[in-house]
Amino acid sequence: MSIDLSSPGCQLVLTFVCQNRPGIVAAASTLLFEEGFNVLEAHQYDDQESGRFFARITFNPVRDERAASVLLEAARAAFVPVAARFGMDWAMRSQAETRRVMLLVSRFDHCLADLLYRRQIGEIPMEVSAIVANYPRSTYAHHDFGDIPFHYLPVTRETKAQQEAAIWDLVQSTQTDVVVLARYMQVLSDELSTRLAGRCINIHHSFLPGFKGARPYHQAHARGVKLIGATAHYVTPDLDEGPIIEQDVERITHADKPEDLVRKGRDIERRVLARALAWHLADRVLPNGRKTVVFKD
Ligand SMILES: Nc1nc2c(c(=O)[nH]1)N[C@@H](CN(C=O)c1ccc(C(=O)N[C@@H](CCC(=O)O)C(=O)O)cc1)CN2
Repeated sequence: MSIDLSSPGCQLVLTFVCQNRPGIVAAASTLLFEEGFNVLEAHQYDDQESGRFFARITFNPVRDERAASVLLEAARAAFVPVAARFGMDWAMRSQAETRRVMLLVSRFDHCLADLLYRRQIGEIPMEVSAIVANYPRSTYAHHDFGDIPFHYLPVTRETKAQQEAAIWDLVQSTQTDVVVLARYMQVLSDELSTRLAGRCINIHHSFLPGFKGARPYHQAHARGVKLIGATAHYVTPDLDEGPIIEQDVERITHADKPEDLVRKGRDIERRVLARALAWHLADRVLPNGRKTVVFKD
């Protein structure tokens, strides 16, 4: 039985970060060549400021009858010596392996609806492990979530610890890889945001670092800005301070009322969050201290 080597199952992605020095790319690409792999796409970045080197390489076997899982294990084993030689922080996985994503939402559902649609049409390859909301199911009555479990977890200042414990239990019990705050309007505690470090993405409805907090459009209107935007970032204990993954903006005028900013902002939020999540799931985002390196498609 011949395996279609160009099928996603045979396409592997390698990402690594290490201290920069000569020979890193040569060593990695030579190893892949010697192991019978063909490089499909390669990105690299040498951060002069930190002295760190970042890379993402996708590759598949030139000709190989082994099953995808065997292939992956063999490639990983072969890469260990190179990773050790350069002190790499690295990861290698099959591009066919879809990740499990939990979507958290509050009153506004435009980002939730957008991500579910992009999943449905296959634009963002992911499994949705659950939808979690601090508003009841009736708030989203116009949505068909299909077989995706919905969890209504109301929260007050007094019940925050128990509610967050329930969220964490769900993340574990559903084997969730990534948590998306799709306009979830509760500040996660230091404990929960630390537990989700590097795998929790928030969409903030302003062009950070401007207008932090819960009501950025009203702040923007009051300030009289001529551009509004949205920012997707990893969640950290410091509110709206996490490493930025993607941003976008749109022009507005003096004639735009706050409700016009909210309306125009919805479109920006949708596209920025979708791009950020798609890049994270494709291993195109590498953390770089308080910042990120993003190898866009
Ligand atoms: N630990 C973090 N948690 C969250 C972050 C973050 O960056 N780190 N981002 C927010 C999203 N957000 C802005 O993008 C935001 C959400 C909520 C608030 C806020 O002040 N909420 C109030 C309650 C508001 C309400 O009930 O409507 C609060 O939590 O007391 C500010 C910014 C998501 N979480």
